[in-house]
Amino acid sequence: MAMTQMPTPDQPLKLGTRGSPLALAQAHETRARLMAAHDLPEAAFEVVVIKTTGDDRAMIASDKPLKEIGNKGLFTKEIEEAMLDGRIDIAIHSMKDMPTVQPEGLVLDTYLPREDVRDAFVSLKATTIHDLPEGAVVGTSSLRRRAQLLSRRPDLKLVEFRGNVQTRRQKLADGVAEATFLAMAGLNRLGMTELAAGAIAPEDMLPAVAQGAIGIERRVDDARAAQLLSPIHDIPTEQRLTVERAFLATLDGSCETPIAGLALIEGGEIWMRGEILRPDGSECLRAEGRASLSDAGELGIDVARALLDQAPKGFFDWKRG
Ligand SMILES: NCc1[nH]cc(CCC(=O)O)c1CC(=O)O
Repeated sequence: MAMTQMPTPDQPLKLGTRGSPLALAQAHETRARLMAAHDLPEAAFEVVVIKTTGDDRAMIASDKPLKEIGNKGLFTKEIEEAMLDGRIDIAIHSMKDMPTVQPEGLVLDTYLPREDVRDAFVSLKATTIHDLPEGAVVGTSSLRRRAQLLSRRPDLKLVEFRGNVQTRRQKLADGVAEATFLAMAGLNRLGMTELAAGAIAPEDMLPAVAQGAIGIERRVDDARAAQLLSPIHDIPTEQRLTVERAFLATLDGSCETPIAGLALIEGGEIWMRGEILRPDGSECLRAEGRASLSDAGELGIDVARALLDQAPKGFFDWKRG
């Protein structure tokens, strides 16, 4: 195999990212891992911020649900175009936000070790969802969290809540809502763990597929990027995401579908639980399964099919066709 052309300050490897504080933290973590793995200086890696249509529209219409602004691709399209044009070499993503299929010419197969998968309960007044007073207002823009919360506390009122962690904290301080949810992974990566009143056990709130995992995308034919990324790739994270993303792809999940799924490696086996809900939380279907690590993809498909088999007629009628 040809020797890798190592990046230098003159010819750095360009890491593309969105400009939010969390996206930047994830890009800086990736750069630090690449520097350590290859014993290279910081200047060998350049972090390039790419503005996306999603960021612009979300900024203008910050009170609109994201699903009305556009689909997930809105936050990745410009980044993927920049990679195909050669303006950047690799792109750093939250795997939770990534579609299960990538554009022609790109691959998304490098994963950093997964962070905490749990959701955080964030409130200035309560310590768990059960402490919230009757009829309390909770802010979230996630259909999954909304449906899961309503399935346990149908009395609560939900309001749209978006923006970065700082904005959401301010909204709580202003009394717009009494509580909200954030991913523990995001809080940990921002050094803001103490903002969480508590982490919610997956049995109480099953996380989103791929929550807490960072993925790195590259051009299919970029041998330099492939070789540089290989030592920072985490195989257990890949095995877990293979199951969870096969599950998601089988359910054809869009951002309009309350879906949750989590895989864990136990001994030499992989276990997965999946959940789908009606948006109002009135019904929640669960399925789980276990398989050998070599059958990871099939396990995700099996758990998804078990959910589809259970779903009563009309369960998906709220889904836009
Ligand atoms: N959809 C936004 C998003 N995408 C990834 C994370 C957090 C980090 C992660 O789950 O990896 C968040 C924010 C949140 O859910 O609090």
